[in-house]
Amino acid sequence: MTREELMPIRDHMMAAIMQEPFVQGIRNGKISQASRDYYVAQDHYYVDVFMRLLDQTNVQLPLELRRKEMTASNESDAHLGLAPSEQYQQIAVGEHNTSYLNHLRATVAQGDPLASMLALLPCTESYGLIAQDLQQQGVASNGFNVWVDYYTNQAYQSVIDWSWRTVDQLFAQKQSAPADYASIYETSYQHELAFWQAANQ
Ligand SMILES: Cc1ncc(CN)c(N)n1
Repeated sequence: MTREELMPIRDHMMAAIMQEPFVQGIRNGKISQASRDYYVAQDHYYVDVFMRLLDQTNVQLPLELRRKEMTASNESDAHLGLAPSEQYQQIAVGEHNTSYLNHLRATVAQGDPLASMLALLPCTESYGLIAQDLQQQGVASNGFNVWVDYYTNQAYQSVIDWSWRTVDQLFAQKQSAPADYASIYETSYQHELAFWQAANQ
């Protein structure tokens, strides 16, 4: 398998994600306070677990492919850009969130670094693509541009580049293909879409 075989999945899922009202709302400034509170509550929890899974994945990689400064990323700045109210701290973790994280946990627990990387990739990659697309469309200076700036930033984009380079190398080293890598990657993308859908409160 190669990266190119996954691109149709990515393109199809990204087209759906870009239509989501919350995503378009980041561009045009039209997202209710309740939706922003709900999204930030879910994402605050999600990012915390995700970063731990990324650390575990990094350790599964051969030494020469590991990333050194893994914990440098902090998405609270992006969250603050969406101006949540204090209410967000009272919001419980949603089922869509638990279900996404369970998919990631179960995949990383298999201990196959390629499967782990492909489960985590839609998370990192889709936000980079969303932010680049919104920037090209032109984001109103509504404060939400801070969110776009965070994910178009070189520091964030470099994690995406590293992820794909690593996946390319792991594919090249693989003799056989025991796991259904395309479906692991696609399932994460479906959870990404569900995450945006759930944010419409
Ligand atoms: C659900 C989700 N997916 C992706 C990202 C970007 N790291 C995020 N913050 N939250």
